[in-house]
Amino acid sequence: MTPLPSQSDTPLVRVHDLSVRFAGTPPVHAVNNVSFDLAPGEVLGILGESGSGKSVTLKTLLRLLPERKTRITGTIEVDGQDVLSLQGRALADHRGGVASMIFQDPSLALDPVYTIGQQIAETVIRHEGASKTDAMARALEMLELVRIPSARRRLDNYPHEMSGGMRQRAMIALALACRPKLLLADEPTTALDATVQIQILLLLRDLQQELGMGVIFVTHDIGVAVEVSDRLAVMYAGSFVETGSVRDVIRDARHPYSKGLLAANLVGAVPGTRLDAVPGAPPALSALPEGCSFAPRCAHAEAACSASPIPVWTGGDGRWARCVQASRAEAMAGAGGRS
Ligand SMILES: Nc1ncnc2c1ncn2[C@@H]1O[C@H](COP(=O)(O)OP(=O)(O)OP(=O)(O)O)[C@@H](O)[C@H]1O
Repeated sequence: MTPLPSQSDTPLVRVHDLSVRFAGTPPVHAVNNVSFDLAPGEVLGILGESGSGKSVTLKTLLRLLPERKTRITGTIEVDGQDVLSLQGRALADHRGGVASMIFQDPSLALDPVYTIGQQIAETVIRHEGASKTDAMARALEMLELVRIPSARRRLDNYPHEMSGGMRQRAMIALALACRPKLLLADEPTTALDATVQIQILLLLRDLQQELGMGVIFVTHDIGVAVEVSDRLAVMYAGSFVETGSVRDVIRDARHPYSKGLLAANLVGAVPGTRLDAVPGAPPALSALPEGCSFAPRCAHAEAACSASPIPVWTGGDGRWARCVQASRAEAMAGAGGRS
């Protein structure tokens, strides 16, 4: 498959032709030929409906999927390391040291039987070999960084002794404790009240700038995606169908799926705006159609949309859309311009 335009010569993350299949009868094609780069300090928002493969993409970057039933092909490089070949100590260093992840549900990251201070300190000891005193000092520093009030007292709290928003901050403190270069955020604000959601988004944006991290933020909330991202990738049925700067995608979407989503959802988009109102439903990931997976739902579909490969329209600055119609429209505009 032709590599798609990249944003940076020295990316922090380079994913090429990534596919993830789960064994089963029939197998589930959760991620299909996904390629993208992420520059250091850049925020990529992956926007897509429920079940489009966003979480699986993130988990693959951290190698969190069950190995026995998962087949991964393609390549993933993070900070120059070939992630799919990491083993043992190198894999442990990757998870939590180079890259770490925050979730919608903080109980996936926080252990109920240890205090917040113990959990952060333990991570720092494990990754950096720090002394207990230094690790506890780092834990306090992290709780202050994520603006938890009375941070020193909170070190001794168990997760259940904190409010939902506070637990989310504690999970972020834990994820950032070893200063990762890459933060993977899996809908970290979706379950929160609107006010707390905005506070956590603002916190994440500040921390990203302060620490200069690359962030991949997956969401099905357009308002959130626009708020936090530099670049957007629209994901549909396990594939990226369009990417570009937030501004370009919002102003001038080229894929009919992105157009439909944005037309239906963008007016006054604020966090809390869900993806809906594109008629029809996505295909089962165990029975993807040949060619463009969106074709059965697309008002502009034609015979060429059911054949592979689907042509890719490319603009400047890492901008592209995989669509027969978008490619043809550009070719015709080019021919018209030359005549
Ligand atoms: N461990 C697994 N084994 C089998 N199938 C899985 C596994 N994890 C995810 N899937 C399937 O992969 C597909 C993509 O799931 P994924 O969680 O990535 O979607 P998503 O876009 O993150 O959706 P949501 O926003 O609802 O979390 C789904 O069909 C899901 O059922």
